[in-house]
Amino acid sequence: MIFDLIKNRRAIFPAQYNDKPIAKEEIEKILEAANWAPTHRKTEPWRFKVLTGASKESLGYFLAEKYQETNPKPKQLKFRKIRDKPKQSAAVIAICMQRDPEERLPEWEEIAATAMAVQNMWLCCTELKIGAYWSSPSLIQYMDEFFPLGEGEKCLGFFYMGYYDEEPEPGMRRPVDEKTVWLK
Ligand SMILES: Cc1cc2nc3c(=O)[nH]c(=O)nc-3n(C[C@H](O)[C@H](O)[C@H](O)COP(=O)(O)O)c2cc1C
Repeated sequence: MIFDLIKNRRAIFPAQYNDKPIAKEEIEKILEAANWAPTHRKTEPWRFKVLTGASKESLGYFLAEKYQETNPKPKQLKFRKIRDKPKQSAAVIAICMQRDPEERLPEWEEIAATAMAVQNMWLCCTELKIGAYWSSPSLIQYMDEFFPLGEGEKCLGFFYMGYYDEEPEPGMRRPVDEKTVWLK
């Protein structure tokens, strides 16, 4: 049931992934689900760059070196963590957003539509028992030095993916009542 899938979706991190590869067909299915996200004015602003194989390692090195270069006091442990995360994943999908060239809607709506596409991917991963999470380090501001980004295209983070062995802890949320006002 969709409600159970929503509730059971968890952020599962690269350190928890095993070595099992994800079939290309599964990644394509996940991207197809992303592509059915709602979209105001049908701009379909989500863009994806799928990194598998050696490109994942290159991403790890690029991010770790950027961290070292831009941080006044870089820590060796953090450097290694940043470097190794893509390698520990079966695939990494860079989440990008393409701004409507005519700016017919505010940017937040295009970011929101992209986030809805990510939720579709994340729920699909839950169903397929693929661990995943959206990572949004400040280093994403440098991604145009790693892969080409079109005019008005922004990288909003990375969707790390991999199979896992250990079941994650159940999620926690404060009650929705605390966040809701009913107007009668
Ligand atoms: C837009 C967005 C960005 C996120 N960025 C990060 C991140 O940079 N680092 C991280 O550890 N988790 C990140 N997360 C995942 C959250 O930490 C995770 O969803 C949260 O802890 C709740 O856990 P759950 O997803 O298992 O319910 C991000 C989630 C979203 C929606």
